[in-house]
Amino acid sequence: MLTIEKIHSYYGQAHILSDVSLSLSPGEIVVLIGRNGAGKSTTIKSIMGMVKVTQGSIRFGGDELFGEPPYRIARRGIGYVPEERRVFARLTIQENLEAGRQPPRDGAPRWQVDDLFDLFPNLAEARHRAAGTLSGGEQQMLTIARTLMGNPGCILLDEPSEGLAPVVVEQIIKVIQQIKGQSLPILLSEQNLYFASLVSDRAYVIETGRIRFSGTMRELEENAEIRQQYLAV
Ligand SMILES: Nc1ncnc2c1ncn2[C@@H]1O[C@H](COP(=O)(O)OP(=O)(O)OP(=O)(O)O)[C@@H](O)[C@H]1O
Repeated sequence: MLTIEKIHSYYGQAHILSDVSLSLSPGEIVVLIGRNGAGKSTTIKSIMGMVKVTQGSIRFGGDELFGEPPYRIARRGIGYVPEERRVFARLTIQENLEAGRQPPRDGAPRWQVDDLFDLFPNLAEARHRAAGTLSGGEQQMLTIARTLMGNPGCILLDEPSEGLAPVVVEQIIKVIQQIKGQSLPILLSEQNLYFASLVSDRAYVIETGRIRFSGTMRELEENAEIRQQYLAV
């Protein structure tokens, strides 16, 4: 349903991604895994039209996204949760969720505020608080919940576990598993193999802007050479 073929991406003159291809099928959780600076965020931003892509193809549900502006890509049903967890700090949690609302989409799960409060009970308790007063982990949850309010057909999650305490990471794992239960596909970017292995079906390993491995999560876990070469710190 989301297919990227041989894209090349740049920041100014700097050639960051070369020949990156990957795909995401309905109901799948796929991880793009690699070290700091490997090109994970650039791949996700390329899909969202936020980075200059000079060649290749990015298709979603049969439509070509290459060259489209970010707002059009978002409206086509790709939900993007950036690394920086942007919330509207002065709005309450409930208002943040309302701000993410988009019409329902054929073939995509439909979310209401109450569904999201069921999925994120700690946000429900704090629904009338200003989002700026939440912890980093709660802001990450709110960003995911607000993205779901857009009734996306797939989600791009950029390093959701980064900088969060293990207990919060566990909550995020549970949420990802529940989203998976709704058959909503997720492309996850991650450095942490342990976190990735708990939620993902398949993996792509990226290093200096090139895909170095693709396979099932089990194949990656069994391939010590790839792990050693591209993932060990
Ligand atoms: N705005 C930018 N301008 C120029 N170069 C950039 C910019 N953003 C990232 N880069 C470079 O692009 C390369 C890939 O960065 P990217 O952010 O995609 O890495 P990443 O795999 O997501 O890692 P991280 O965990 O650090 O976010 C790095 O060499 C980085 O220095």
